[in-house]
Amino acid sequence: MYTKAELEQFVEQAKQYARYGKVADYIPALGKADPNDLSIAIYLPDGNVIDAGDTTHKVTLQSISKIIALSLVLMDRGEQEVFKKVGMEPTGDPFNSIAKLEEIQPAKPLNPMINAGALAVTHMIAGASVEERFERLLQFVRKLSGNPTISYSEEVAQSEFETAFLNRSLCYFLKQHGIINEDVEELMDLYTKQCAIEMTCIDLARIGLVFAMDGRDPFTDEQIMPLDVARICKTFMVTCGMYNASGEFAIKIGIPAKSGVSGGILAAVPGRFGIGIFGPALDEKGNSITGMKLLELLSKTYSLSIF
Ligand SMILES: NC(=O)CC[C@H](N)C(=O)O
Repeated sequence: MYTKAELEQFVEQAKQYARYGKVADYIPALGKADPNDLSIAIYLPDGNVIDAGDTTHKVTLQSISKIIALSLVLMDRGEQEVFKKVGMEPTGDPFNSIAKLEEIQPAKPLNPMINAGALAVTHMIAGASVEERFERLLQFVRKLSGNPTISYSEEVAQSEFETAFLNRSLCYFLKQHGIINEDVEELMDLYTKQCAIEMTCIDLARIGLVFAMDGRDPFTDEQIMPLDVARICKTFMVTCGMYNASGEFAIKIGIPAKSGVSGGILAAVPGRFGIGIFGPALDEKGNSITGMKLLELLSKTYSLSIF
């Protein structure tokens, strides 16, 4: 089960779909990615890692960071405070949509996985300054991945910071309605750095493993986040992790997962292992087209659906 040769074969099969996808270029620096790149790692609790593709390539977290920031903020503030500012329901809208903010009263983002909700979450990261808040998030990512060298891409952060007009609009909307009360440029600085944290698919898989193990690091035996926090995050992965494709993903693949427009996917097979994928060719909803194909092959072959 799970041999490298088999994974390599799945990667070759899934790569055929790259031609139907497109790399994200609304963040200009992401447009440089090669759509034919595809790598995967499966991290098992016994320390074994099975991988395929070029796993030295790094992926910026983008929306995958939303699940990590949410865990940290749930620990910083507690469930009650967090869910006063952000809801728990999927939207069925694209991740960057502003529409529901105006339709639903009070103007509270429907969930922490859409950009509006994620901005409200990043706003809640505790710390005296943007630098301190980012450093806390980075330390948390390093702990989750067991990799103290993880950092962020200044180029990608800068590129998004210079072009994120829609995210700025969401921030101003949230500020008007009292969901956030900090300087929008400061929040954008923190959010774009958060999204630009970069790592390999092996690091991603190891973070997935911590979620799969209910927040416990199987190598240090440390409970990095409370079981309830891991449970809430995995539930959001199922209901909103793949944006407005989460329903179809749950039916076809059935694994808690979170994607990012860089082409990364972090998945957690509860109680079993973590999966990290990097495949920058995206479908029209912003999910890695090759990555989803790869997960579908894995899920069907090994019956990984949680349902
Ligand atoms: N879907 C995503 O990965 C979006 C993240 C990206 N940084 C943005 O806010 O637009």
